[in-house]
Amino acid sequence: MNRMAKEARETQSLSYITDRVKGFDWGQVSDDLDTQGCAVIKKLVTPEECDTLAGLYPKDEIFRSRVVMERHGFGRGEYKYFSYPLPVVISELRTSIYPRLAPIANRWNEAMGVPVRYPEIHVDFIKRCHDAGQLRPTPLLLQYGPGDYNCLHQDLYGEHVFPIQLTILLSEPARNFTGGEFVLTEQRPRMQSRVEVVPLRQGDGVLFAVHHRPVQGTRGVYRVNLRHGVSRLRSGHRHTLGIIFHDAN
Ligand SMILES: O=C(O)CCC(=O)C(=O)O
Ligand SMILES: [Fe+2]
Repeated sequence: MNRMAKEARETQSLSYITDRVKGFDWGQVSDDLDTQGCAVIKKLVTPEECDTLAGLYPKDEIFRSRVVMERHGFGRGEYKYFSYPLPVVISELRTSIYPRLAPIANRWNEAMGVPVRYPEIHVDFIKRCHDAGQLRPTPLLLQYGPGDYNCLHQDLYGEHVFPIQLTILLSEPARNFTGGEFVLTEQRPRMQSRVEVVPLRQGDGVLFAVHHRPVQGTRGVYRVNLRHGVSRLRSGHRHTLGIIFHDAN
């Protein structure tokens, strides 16, 4: 493909992603995040885009680092953090979804009595991260094989944290892998933890709270502490794309 045809195609996929993002029911997403701490967006990414994204995994030149989870006690399996510039589909998802989430994040902080507020657009939030020395991109591609899993964790990479993140399943359950469920836990103050297993198909995205969210109790609002992870793969291979909205120091 010549350069102009390639640019035309990239611009096309760019506006295509933004248009697709516009078409989702963001009111429902907001309600689900408020009531459950997570929300599924069905078919956020097409099967072709999923295959292309998963196929990037061996291309070391587009990543800044590789993490073998077992070496750090994070689980089993591996992931790679993308370098800037991010692949267009990923940067487009990151910048077009952020403005939908910023009002929710601001509402949550207000309810929890946290003074931080988030700007309307992603470039302004990224500037805040970069000014504070959080310069490294956080979108990542994860790869799991049989027996692999991801321990419960929180993706915090510095002082500045955007409180909602996105994970997209790039493989098809039952066809490409079995087991490997996406799980969330919610630790409530002085109560036992609640667990949520999120059923996803290829191309579905799950939005969820990074570390805290407010819950309306009978005696006011309380703050719950969330973690996410992946249960053990019973067979096959599973790829996911993680989109975190803050950068890392
Ligand atoms: O593979 C998964 O489903 C979880 C990925 C993850 O931890 C993330 O996107 O931050
Ligand atoms: Fe994570």
